[in-house]
Amino acid sequence: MTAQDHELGAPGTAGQGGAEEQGTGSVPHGRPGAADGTSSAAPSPSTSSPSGPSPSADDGVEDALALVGRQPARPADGQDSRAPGQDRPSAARHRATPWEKARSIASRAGSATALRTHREPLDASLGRVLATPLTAFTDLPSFDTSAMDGWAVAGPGPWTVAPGDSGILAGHGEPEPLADGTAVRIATGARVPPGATAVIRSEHSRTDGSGHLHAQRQVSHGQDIRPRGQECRSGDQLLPAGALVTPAVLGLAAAAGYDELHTVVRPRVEVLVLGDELLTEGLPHDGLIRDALGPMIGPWLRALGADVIATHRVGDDAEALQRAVTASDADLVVTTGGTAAGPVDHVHPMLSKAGAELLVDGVAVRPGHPMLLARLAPGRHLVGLPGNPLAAVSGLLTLAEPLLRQRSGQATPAPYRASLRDEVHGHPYDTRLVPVVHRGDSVVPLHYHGPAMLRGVAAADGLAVVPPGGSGAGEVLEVLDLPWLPTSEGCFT
Ligand SMILES: Nc1nc2c(c(=O)[nH]1)N[C@H]1C(S)=C(S)[C@@H](COP(=O)(O)OP(=O)(O)OC[C@H]3O[C@@H](n4cnc5c(N)ncnc54)[C@H](O)[C@@H]3O)O[C@H]1N2
Ligand code: MOO
Repeated sequence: MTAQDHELGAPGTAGQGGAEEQGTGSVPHGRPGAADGTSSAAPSPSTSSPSGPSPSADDGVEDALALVGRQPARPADGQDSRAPGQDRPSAARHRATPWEKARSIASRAGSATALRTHREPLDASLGRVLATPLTAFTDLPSFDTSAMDGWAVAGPGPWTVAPGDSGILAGHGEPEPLADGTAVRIATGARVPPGATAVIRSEHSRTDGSGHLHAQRQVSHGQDIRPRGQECRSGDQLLPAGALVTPAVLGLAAAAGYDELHTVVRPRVEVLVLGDELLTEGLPHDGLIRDALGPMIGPWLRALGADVIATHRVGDDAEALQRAVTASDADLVVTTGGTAAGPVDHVHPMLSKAGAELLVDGVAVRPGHPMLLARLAPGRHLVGLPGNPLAAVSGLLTLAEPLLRQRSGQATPAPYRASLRDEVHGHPYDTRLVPVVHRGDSVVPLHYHGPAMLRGVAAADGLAVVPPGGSGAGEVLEVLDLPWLPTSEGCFT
């Protein structure tokens, strides 16, 4: 946490669940014991501490999820509420790119490169993005089809049934024409014979002893016949380029005559996990902690449409980092940790040595403000995620997601908005990303949203975008959905 951060205290928010952990200066200036970003204050009566469930939780689920209690929001008059003597934001703060702008810079960086495309068999295309529109190769249905098991009839009844007729089954060539006043048995999916005017369901009909079929309900013209081209005509656009290939799209493509799909090649991404303090197994001990990002970032990037070629652990070794970045031929390198200005924070010096162009160097968002985006070479980028785990998630959603969306050809959905059930306090100047769950028509903010915590986001449906100053109950906010839709082959959204 920087000196500037402490100068940005938001009076009235200290001591609330998770607030101290924001690194936002939500700790008042000079508060003893809070300078390292850890909590030193007792929870306020209406909230809980980040390490315990909310006392106001109203059911077991909410208890487990530890929903955020009400918190003081922005100053009532909307004015700067810093105490006299507290400094204005520093020059460093002004360098931080506003959150929206950071996302659009990342999006532009991703769209600067032409998409690579390929054709693959249907079963290999799940989770890819269509490079060209899906256009029907055939009418659907491709022939007039019976929608029910029963009788094809021609003209008004009763109808004569040809004796010994075995009927028309699905999967056969064009049947004989049906003469007016006659009926023939027909199966669901079978071709309707020329001349047929309706299909009567077997349960709505009876045959008499003299070989005649009678309808037990009124028969309307064309009933239970799916006419050729009802769903689409050959050449119709079924889906636009940019659509995600879901299982339903595979089914539609197959029905429309496709054996393979023209899709965008996934951007290749390499993950470099920095930090000597990280263990890959067992329990934390002697100041060492488990690597939470190695297991999380690769799958998350895959869910965003990336082909993650490797996750390497490079420790806090500046040379190893330099070698790894220089040797990588990935479209995107994602580093974790080492973005700040500590003695072993090697990302900035490495980028400078590599002659990279910093497109975003710090974002006005909490958590995650030290995140960065750099251009290593034309069409090759690096996203530097902060080491604090929720700050890294914030970097994924702010920088990696828009860049990968463009690089993988995905259409940009309209922002999704939802009403906040409870008030959320804000950072005075920066956007906050707060884990939320859906409850009815609202989203409910979760506790355990400190930068070093994953407990909130692991239970969340999305992250609410809380503007500087905070949001009151009932306010409608943008919510960044989490891209979870696991299949046995991994996420495909
Ligand atoms: N002088 C300053 N210090 C810090 C600033 C600042 O602006 N100036 N920002 C603070 C904020 S906010 C964040 S976030 C962190 C970002 O730090 P780094 O990106 O350099 O990350 P590290 O220092 O390597 O690690 C930070 C924290 O996260 C833990 N960590 C790192 N990697 C992992 C991992 N794979 N799994 C679990 N935990 C991880 C690490 O042990 C540290 O506790 O900097 C602040 N400081
Ligand atoms: O708080 Mo930092 O904002 O942990 O990224």
